[in-house]
Amino acid sequence: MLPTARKLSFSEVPVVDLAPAWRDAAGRQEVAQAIADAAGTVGFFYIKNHGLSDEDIRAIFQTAVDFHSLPLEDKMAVSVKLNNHAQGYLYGMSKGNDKNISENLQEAFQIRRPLAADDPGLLAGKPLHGLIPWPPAMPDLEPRMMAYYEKVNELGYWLLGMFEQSLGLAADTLKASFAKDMNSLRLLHYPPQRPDESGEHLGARNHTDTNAFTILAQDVNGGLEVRNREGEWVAVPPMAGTLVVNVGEVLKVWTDGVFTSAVHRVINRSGNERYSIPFFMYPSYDALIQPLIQNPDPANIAPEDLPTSFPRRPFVYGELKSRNVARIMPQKETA
Ligand SMILES: O=C(O)CCC(=O)C(=O)O
Ligand SMILES: [Fe+2]
Repeated sequence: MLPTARKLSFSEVPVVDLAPAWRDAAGRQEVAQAIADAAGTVGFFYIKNHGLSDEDIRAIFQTAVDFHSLPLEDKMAVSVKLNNHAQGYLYGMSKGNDKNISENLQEAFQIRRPLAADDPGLLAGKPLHGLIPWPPAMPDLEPRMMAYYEKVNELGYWLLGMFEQSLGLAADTLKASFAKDMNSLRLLHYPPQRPDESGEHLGARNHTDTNAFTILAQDVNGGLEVRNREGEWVAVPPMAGTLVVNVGEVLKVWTDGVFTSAVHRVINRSGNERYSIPFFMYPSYDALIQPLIQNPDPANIAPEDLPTSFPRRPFVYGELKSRNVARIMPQKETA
């Protein structure tokens, strides 16, 4: 049988209304405090009044449906297996070189911030640097995806400023690590799972996100679950008019574990095809990531034993990130 999750009311994953923050300085401080509370206790929260329109979100879901409806051979023509920078089509039932994890059922089309043709990292063949393999079979994928990317990227930078304020850091302290960000957008598709499956393969296996934070749009089908500190799986059901924000490993390290990079997974029990659109705030390859504050309560830290866990000591972001990508995602085999 597939594992089950305790069904809890929306209030279990807090909702942060961003409206006061757009209004004035006092409203901004109130929202920053609500974000700190949510990031410190749950690591996941819904945001409402986030500024993206219903039409923006409807359009990107349609783009995801249109891409994933292409014939498999058209998707495989831009497979992540054809490059070593984890961009393009991530086929279903895939994983990287980690022997201890199971394949994910999800399939995706994934990109990072486009690089200029004369980008030095690109020309030098730096890890995680490559041109996006846009599929010839869908010429309008690039404009449709980039239209959403630009809007959600702007929201991402605005939220980064809110995280700075929530930690009492000077403006642009965290932003300095994003001078050449590797922000990323994925169009995800999850086939339905039958209740009598063993659960060896999930839509998305237990993981934490290896970025600063994620902004997720999910459809009406549900399936995202977050593990709380008691080890129970708590559903993060779809809620109209909201996006989901979750803390990743980088914010965990910056805060020495005060903010929780919560373990989560996806099991699509809905009987329907599920789509979701996560946007990831990834620092620059060369950013030095290290704790910026000291955790006053070091015993109160979520488990850090996953292939996606990052250590709470200084590291060059891209070096750990590229190793992590090789563990979790297939890439071109090099001799
Ligand atoms: O599809 C979802 O709801 C979550 C996706 C996710 O966790 C991820 O891509 O890191
Ligand atoms: Fe995730």
